[in-house]
Amino acid sequence: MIRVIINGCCGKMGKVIASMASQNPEFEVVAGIDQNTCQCEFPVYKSLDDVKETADVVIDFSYHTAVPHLLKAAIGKNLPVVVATTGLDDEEINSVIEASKYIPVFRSANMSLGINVLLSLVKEAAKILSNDFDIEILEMHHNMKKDSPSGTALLIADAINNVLNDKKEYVYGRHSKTDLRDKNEIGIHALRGGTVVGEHEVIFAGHDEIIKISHSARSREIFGNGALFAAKFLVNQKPGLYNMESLVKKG
Ligand SMILES: NC(=O)c1ccc[n+]([C@@H]2O[C@H](COP(=O)([O-])OP(=O)(O)OC[C@H]3O[C@@H](n4cnc5c(N)ncnc54)[C@H](O)[C@@H]3O)[C@@H](O)[C@H]2O)c1
Ligand SMILES: O=C(O)C1=N[C@H](C(=O)O)CCC1
Repeated sequence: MIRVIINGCCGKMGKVIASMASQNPEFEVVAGIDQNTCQCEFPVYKSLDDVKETADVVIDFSYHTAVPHLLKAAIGKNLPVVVATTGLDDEEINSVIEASKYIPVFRSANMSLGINVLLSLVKEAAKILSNDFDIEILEMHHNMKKDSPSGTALLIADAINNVLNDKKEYVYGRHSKTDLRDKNEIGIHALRGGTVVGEHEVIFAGHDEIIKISHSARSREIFGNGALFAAKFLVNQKPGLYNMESLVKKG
C-alpha cells in the first residue's frame, strides 16, 4: 500500500487523485494540504509541516508559488514528490532541481500517456521538417486555468527546440507585430474557455501543405493515472529528477 499526501487536495485535480486512489487498493490517501477548506475523507492541513500522518509520497497539483516551500518541507521529512503543477518561474524550477539532490522528484507538465507519445512524434517531425516548415503550437484549456501558455505547450516547444539544437525563438501570440514571421520562430498561442480539459495542436506549415499533430484530453483521469503511476515509480527511486521519459525507460 502506497501512502499518499495530496498537495492541492481541494482543487480539480486533487479531487480526481483522491477519488482514483480510493478506488485503487495499491494507494491510500493519508492526508491532504490546501490553502482552502473542503470536505475530504482524510485530514486536510495548511502546510506539509503540519501533517502528522506517515506517508510514502506527495502528489502536487496546486499553484506554482506553493512548490518551493512544499519541496523544502518534503526534504525535511525525506518524502518523494510528484510535481504536476505548471506555470513555475525560473526560481521555482531551480527549487525543483535543488530539491532533487536530496529527495526523488518527478516533474512533468503533462502526466498523460498521449502527450508523451505526441512528444516523440513531434520530435521526429521537427527533425525532418524544420528547415522548410513553420512550427506553431496551439493550446486550449478551461476558463479556470491561471497559467498561460500551458506547461504542456512549453514542454512541446522545448522538446522540439532540443532536437533542433536550441535554434528556435519562442513567440507568444502575434498581437501588434508587423514584421514578417522569422524562420527560427516557434509561435505559441493560448486559448481559454468553458470546461475544455486540454487541447494541444502542433502545426507544421509548409509550402502548399500542412501537417498537424494533436492531442485532446477528454477527462482529468488521464492525468490522474499518470500521477499515480509516477508516485508508485518514485517511492523506489534514489534522490534525483525524474520525468515521463524515466518512467517509459523503466517499462
Ligand atoms: N501535469 C499535469 O498532467 C497536469 C494536469 C492538470 C493540471 N495540472 C496543473 O496542476 C495545477 C492544479 O490544477 P487544478 O486544475 O487542480 O487547479 P485548481 O485551481 O482546481 O486547484 C489547485 C488547488 O491548489 C490549492 N492551492 C493553491 N495554493 C496553494 C498552496 N500554497 N498550498 C496548498 N494548496 C494550494 C488551491 O486552493 C486549489 O484547491 C495547475 O498548475 C495545472 O496546470 C497539471
Ligand atoms: O487543467 C490544467 O491546468 C492543465 N494543465 C497542464 C498544462 O498546463 O499543460 C496539463 C493539461 C491540463
